[in-house]
Amino acid sequence: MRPKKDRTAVGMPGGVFCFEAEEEKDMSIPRALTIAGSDSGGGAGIQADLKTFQERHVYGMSAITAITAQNTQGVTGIYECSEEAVTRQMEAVATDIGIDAAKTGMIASTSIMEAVAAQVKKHRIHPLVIDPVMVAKSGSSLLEEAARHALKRILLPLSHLITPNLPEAEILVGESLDTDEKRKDAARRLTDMGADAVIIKGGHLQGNQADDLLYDGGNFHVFTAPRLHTRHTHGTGCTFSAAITAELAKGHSLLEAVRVAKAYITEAIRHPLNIGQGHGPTNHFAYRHLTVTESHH
Ligand SMILES: Nc1ncnc2c1ncn2[C@@H]1O[C@H](COP(=O)(O)OP(=O)(O)OP(=O)(O)O)[C@@H](O)[C@H]1O
Ligand SMILES: Cc1ncc(COP(=O)(O)O)c(N)n1
Repeated sequence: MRPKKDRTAVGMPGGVFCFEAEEEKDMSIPRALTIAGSDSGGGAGIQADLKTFQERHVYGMSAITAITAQNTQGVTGIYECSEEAVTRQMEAVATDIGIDAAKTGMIASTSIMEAVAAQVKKHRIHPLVIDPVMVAKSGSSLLEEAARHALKRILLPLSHLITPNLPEAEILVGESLDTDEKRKDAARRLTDMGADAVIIKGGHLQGNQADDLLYDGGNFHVFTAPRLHTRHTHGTGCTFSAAITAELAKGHSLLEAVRVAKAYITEAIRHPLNIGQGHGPTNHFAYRHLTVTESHH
């Protein structure tokens, strides 16, 4: 691990990274790893994470835990990777390239969780963002029922931040979270279970707001956005947690990372690409117009 400092590297016009030869030793690009499932449709999972890392100017790497056959209409196949395959992927990137921050997404079984946890500990991978993916928007289960407890026991205590959506938070604490007070209490309990911080996402809230509640172990912070009326929300959670991970890889604080990620996901939802016939992906390019003045030739 490198010492943590702000390593937002130099972004050239057009978002291109370019270092002078003599700068190379000090000014390397932040590196982030996603440990998640592949979404053939490109909207969620590994693909959403890598697109987000790229857009946030972070070098993206992957350890694939499962291959899904999936599009905007649903999941038609899930093919789990072996524990050995997951271990080797993590080992390969940790021992050579190095990891400034990592996130997990779909990890379908207890045995793969154990393999991931062993590598996280062995290579002291930190900060680790856990997106406790359980069910796809289309309704397919992405986590074995029996593995829900394992997620709490094995992964949660390793997390710098855990990012459940509302239904996932309800499953993790075992009760319905229909008031602000209950959500606050749930966030406290999840830190008691071992997470450093918790953000309960508001995509599934009723009403006109999509507000996310962050508990950093000491204080609560609410990140607000208007609810956008679109069916193209496939991969919102993956994209949001990947954006947080990218900012953490740069050495930014948790609050700053979540602030940027909230703006990033809101723009990605606001400007849909209208791809596919079902719940389309978010627009990973959309945030550029707020951040980059570039000329296209
Ligand atoms: N319709 C919406 N309008 C604005 N923001 C939204 C909307 N839906 C989700 N979000 C935001 O997107 C982020 C991801 O939250 P969400 O609750 O959708 O996660 P998720 O259910 O895990 O996503 P997924 O399972 O699709 O990956 C949060 O910041 C949330 O507030
Ligand atoms: C491989 C993979 N990982 C995560 C999700 C969750 O995303 P969503 O809830 O938007 O379907 C998914 N559908 N597929």
